[in-house]
Amino acid sequence: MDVDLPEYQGEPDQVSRLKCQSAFEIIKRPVIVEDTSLCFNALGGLPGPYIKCFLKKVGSEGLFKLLHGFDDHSAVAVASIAYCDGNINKIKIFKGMTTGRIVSRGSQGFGWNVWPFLPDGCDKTYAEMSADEKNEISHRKRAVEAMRKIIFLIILSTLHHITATVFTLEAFFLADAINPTNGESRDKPRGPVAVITFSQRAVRAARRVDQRNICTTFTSLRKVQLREDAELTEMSQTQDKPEIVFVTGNKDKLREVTQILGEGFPFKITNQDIDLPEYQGEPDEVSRLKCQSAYEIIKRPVIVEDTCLCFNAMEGLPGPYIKWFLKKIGSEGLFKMLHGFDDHSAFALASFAYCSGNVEEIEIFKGITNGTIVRPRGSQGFGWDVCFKPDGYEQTYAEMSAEAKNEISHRKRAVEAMRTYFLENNASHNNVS
Ligand SMILES: O=c1nc[nH]c2c1ncn2[C@H]1C[C@H](O)[C@@H](COP(=O)(O)OP(=O)(O)OP(=O)(O)O)O1
Ligand SMILES: [Mg+2]
Repeated sequence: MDVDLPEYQGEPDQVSRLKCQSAFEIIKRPVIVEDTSLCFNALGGLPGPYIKCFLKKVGSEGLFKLLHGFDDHSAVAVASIAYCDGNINKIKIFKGMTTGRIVSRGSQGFGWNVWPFLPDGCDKTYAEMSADEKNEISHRKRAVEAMRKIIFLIILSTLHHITATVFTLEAFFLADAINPTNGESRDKPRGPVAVITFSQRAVRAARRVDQRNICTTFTSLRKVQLREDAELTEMSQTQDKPEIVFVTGNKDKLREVTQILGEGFPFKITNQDIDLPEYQGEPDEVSRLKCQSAYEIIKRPVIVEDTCLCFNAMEGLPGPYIKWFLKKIGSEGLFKMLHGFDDHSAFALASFAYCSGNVEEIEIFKGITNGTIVRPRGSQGFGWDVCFKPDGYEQTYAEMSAEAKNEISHRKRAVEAMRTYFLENNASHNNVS
């Protein structure tokens, strides 16, 4: 079934587990989803689940260039199939992996076949193989096999499940029998199907769908823990002002925002540290959805902020996924990722999203600071401050004092845009409490 499911940020298994959960909440029948990752070992497993976006933005040659600065060009293709039979607490994950390495050829091919991925023991890349050759050794084949083994045991449990699951599997197998050159199905699936996937190939194969069940709304989410951060909340408290909750798990962010806002802000900013799910997408979309989730939990006026570090040579990536790159390869790794590219320029983007009560009317405030990615230096700041040198300065963010960074930072600019909005709209928001 072709449903536009939100995709989350996270480890591959987590991404497909959450996708499966959303799928089940919409379909309410046994469902399978699949998420595909291409994991570069030198990048700690990234781009991983974000491979689709990377391929789209930098192309197959760009993926190869990403590894210029690293000796290790090995990679793993991972298909992670998540299956939910009705209990979202017991989602089963079936994983198939194919190891290989990233090479600079194989840009011909179809759709997701253009990965410059040479599987171990093969003399052709995925892109150079026929569909049959690829299906023999592919990560997807392995995941499907893992699922096939287990799932027939599971489907014996109830008749209802047998019908739904068998048809689901049927559609899934047919999805793999698509002709890769023209994208058309070699056979038409029969009967009801419940395959949910972003893949056009699988979707086309699963076209024989009960249209009435197609639903693009999204209900969610995993339960999250609420935790007030008393100390930081105190920092930003002032008397007699209406309150807005800034939802962030990042203390450095909160500190900077509080410092930048200073006294002259018409709202009292309090903080809640909530582990919000983050979605994949363009920066605005990521902060908008984050704000929606936050509002659904807090049910009071909320602000969230999402930070992107965008490399111009990579059409803006890692962008919203910077957190995962930083976590896996550190600032030194970020610097190395640009070795293969001439253009080392980048921009830092802070994107605040504010919801006063209607999730259809979320305001976005953005701030951008242009700069260059350099070898890490400096000891102030946090995150990737050590490798970001703003234009017009010799120092990185991490070599500046907190005050100096706050004068010119992306966050400062976004906060100022937000401040202007609130000052101009203060009268109409006086009822916020
Ligand atoms: O001024 C900054 N200077 C350097 N590094 C920065 C900055 N601002 C955010 N960062 C880092 C934190 C995180 O690794 C990633 C953004 O991810 P992002 O999802 O926005 O932040 P987060 O998850 O830490 O906190 P939150 O709970 O508000 O989502 O870039
Ligand atoms: Mg975050």
